[in-house]
Amino acid sequence: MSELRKLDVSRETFEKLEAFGELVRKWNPRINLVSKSSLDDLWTRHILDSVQVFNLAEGSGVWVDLGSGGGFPGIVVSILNQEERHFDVTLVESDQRKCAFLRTAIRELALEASVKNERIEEGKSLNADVLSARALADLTKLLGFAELHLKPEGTALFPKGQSWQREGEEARLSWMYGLESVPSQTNPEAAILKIKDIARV
Ligand SMILES: C[S@@+](CC[C@H](N)C(=O)[O-])C[C@H]1O[C@@H](n2cnc3c(N)ncnc32)[C@H](O)[C@@H]1O
Repeated sequence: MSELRKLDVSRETFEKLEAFGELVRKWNPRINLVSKSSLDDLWTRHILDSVQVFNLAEGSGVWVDLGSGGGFPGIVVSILNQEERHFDVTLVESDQRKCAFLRTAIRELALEASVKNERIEEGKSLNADVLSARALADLTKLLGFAELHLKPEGTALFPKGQSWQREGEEARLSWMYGLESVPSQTNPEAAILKIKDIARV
C-alpha cells in the first residue's frame, strides 16, 4: 500500500505490475529473464527501476524499447501507459523464447503493445519518439541504435549503472549529443541518461 502511494498509480495499474512480477517469477526458471539473485528484490530492482524510466518520458507518439528481454522496461512502460495512453509501444527482442514470454505478458495483462522478434540493427527504422534500452550495450553502441531508430527530435532514455560517466566519455569520441543525467531512485550509483540531438562527430 505504501508503494502504491509512492507510485501514484491506480489500483488496477498496481495490480498489473504485481501480476507481471508473478509472471516473471513463473517463467524465470525456464528462460532466465532476470538474474536469479535479483528475484528476491524484483519489485525495486526491476519494476520500480523501470517505472522511473517511464516517468521521465515527455510527449506522445511511438515508444520503442530495444532488447526488452523479460520486459524491463518495455512491459512496465506498457502497463503504465494504459492509464493515460500517450504512446504506441513496440518491444524489440532477438530471442524467440523471450518474445514468447513478452507476448504472453501482453495477452494475460490485456496490454496494448507489439513485439518484434528481430535484431535491432537489421530491421528498418522504427521512428521512435522515445527510445529506451536497459542492460543492452554500452552507450557508444546504444547511440548507434538510436541513430537508426530514433526520430531526429526524439528522446533516448538509457538507464545505466555506475559506469555511466566513463561510458559517456567514451561515447563523446564518436558522438555529439545533449545529455541530462537523472540520478536513479533505486541505486545511488546509477543514473538514467536522457539524450537528445544525437549526431556523429
Ligand atoms: C541483458 S538483457 C536485458 C533485458 C532487459 N532490457 C532488462 O533490463 O532486464 C539484453 C536483451 O537484449 C537482447 N538483445 C541483445 N542484442 C540484441 C539485438 N542485437 N537485437 C535484439 N535484441 C537483442 C537479448 O536477447 C536480451 O534479451
